[in-house]
Amino acid sequence: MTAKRIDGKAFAAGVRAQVADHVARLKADHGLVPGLAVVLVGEDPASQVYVGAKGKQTVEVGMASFEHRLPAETSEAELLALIDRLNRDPQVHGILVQLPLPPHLNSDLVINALDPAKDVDGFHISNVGRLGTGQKSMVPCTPLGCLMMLRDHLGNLSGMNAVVVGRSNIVGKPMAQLLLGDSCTVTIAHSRTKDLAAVCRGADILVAAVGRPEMITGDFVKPGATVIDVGINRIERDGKTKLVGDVDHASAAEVAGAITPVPGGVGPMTIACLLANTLTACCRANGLPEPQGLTA
Ligand SMILES: Nc1nc2c(c(=O)[nH]1)N[C@@H](CN(C=O)c1ccc(C(=O)N[C@@H](CCC(=O)O)C(=O)O)cc1)CN2
Repeated sequence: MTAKRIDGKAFAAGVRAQVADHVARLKADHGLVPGLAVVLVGEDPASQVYVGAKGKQTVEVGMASFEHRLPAETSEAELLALIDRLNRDPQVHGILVQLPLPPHLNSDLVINALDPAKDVDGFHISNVGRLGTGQKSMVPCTPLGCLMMLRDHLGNLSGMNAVVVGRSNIVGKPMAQLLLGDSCTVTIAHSRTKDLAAVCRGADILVAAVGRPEMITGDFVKPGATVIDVGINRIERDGKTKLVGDVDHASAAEVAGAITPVPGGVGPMTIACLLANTLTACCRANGLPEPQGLTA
């Protein structure tokens, strides 16, 4: 079997187009412009690229972009003071602090200083608790993007066996909660799971978010399963730098029914869902109906 390719780049373009339509209507009907503030501390090269892409795509869908690039030596007090200003700014509906932060800054403290209603990353402890208890929350962008692609490809996920490999707060745990919310039978596995390959082979839906290049090979995949590869790993091969996922794409695609590529799979959906979350936050802040199909 050669798996169908789930094209995250094209899917993300569709999500951005829907967001742009809603933004245009918000402006025309209510004079509202959703605003997203992105905070970057330091000069991490990948983070700089992601923050640049976030600002560009925010403007492209008609939203207001507020970029705050701070030096690596920014103190916690300075960062918290900026967050406090953004929390109180009525033009800002969404705030994102790009991760990872430099090591002298306490990420949990910083994230929990955000107004949960503006936490478009869904990382604030209150949003984490809300998601875990099935209450309305802001949903982390990468898992939300995975869920959208799964629903689009499979329709109703109810009763399916889902295995999430990886237990991070950013992807693995919220992904498991979302799949549970769609009535999947969910297993969270990780690098220390006994006979990981056998556990994965039970999955109708296999989400790889373990952070190890090409660890999930074809023998981990149930024939016909849907495989979502969240990994973004830069490796050296044949003297060149190459971007690969957590899934060994070639062998997995021989067995799976459908699979996301890296690049061009989950990655582009992360930013598209950030824009969707900012739109949702703006609608909620103004007591307007939320856009359908763009939230969990
Ligand atoms: N505050 C946050 N920090 C981080 C998040 C996040 O969701 N919130 N996620 C990642 C980085 N990230 C967005 O911030 C991100 C990663 C990858 C992509 C993407 O489009 N990747 C492309 C490949 C791009 C490349 O060549 O590097 C792809 O997969 O096709 C977008 C956003 C960590 N930090």
